[in-house]
Amino acid sequence: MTSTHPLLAAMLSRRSVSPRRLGLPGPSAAQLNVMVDAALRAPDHGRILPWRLIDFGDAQRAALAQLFEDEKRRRTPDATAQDIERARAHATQTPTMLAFIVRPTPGAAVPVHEQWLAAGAALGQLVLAAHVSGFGAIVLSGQRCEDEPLRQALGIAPDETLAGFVSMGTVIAAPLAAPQIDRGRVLSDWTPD
Ligand SMILES: Cc1cc2nc3c(=O)[nH]c(=O)nc-3n(C[C@H](O)[C@H](O)[C@H](O)COP(=O)(O)O)c2cc1C
Repeated sequence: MTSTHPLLAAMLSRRSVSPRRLGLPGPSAAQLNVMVDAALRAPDHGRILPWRLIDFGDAQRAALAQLFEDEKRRRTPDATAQDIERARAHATQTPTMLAFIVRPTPGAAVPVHEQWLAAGAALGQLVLAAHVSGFGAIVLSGQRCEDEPLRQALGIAPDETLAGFVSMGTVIAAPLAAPQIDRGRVLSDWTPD
């Protein structure tokens, strides 16, 4: 396989796209299902599935926006109208909005840190699959993910982590090209003493 392989080219060009650069159309239900299937193909020791997704459909966005607004007001009592609008927009401005939840099983044969790695791998596959499918995507967390009333409203169990929200849609304003990162920062040779 060379760097000209289409999938490899897609992997090398993937980058996150902020919600304000995403618009209609979003992925169809069938396209989104394929992305989830791609996430399910991530390496997962023991096939524990230490993650899950919540899909917020169009009819739920107003309620989600209200939850985001309420959380913002709790966290920042002097939030400006613009702050509130920004919080609400995160819930409504992209065609697809998902919550990504990590749910490791403590005491399983597979250590919890491996389950977290498996969840991260799945999240990576999900956003890569969005890119390969022609859509932009981004994962955003922020302090709202730790807000207990918000977690409860979304049905996040005490032993689960709301890792972030995945926004997806058509790229309507291209982001800057992905920066080149020196691979020497992560790759080294081993030389025995
Ligand atoms: C679980 C998770 C949560 C994230 N939360 C935020 C966030 O709240 N704010 C932010 O600016 N980037 C966040 N990021 C990073 C962006 O999604 C994105 O990866 C980063 O801006 C780098 O862009 P790139 O993916 O194009 O390299 C998060 C990434 C992950 C995996």
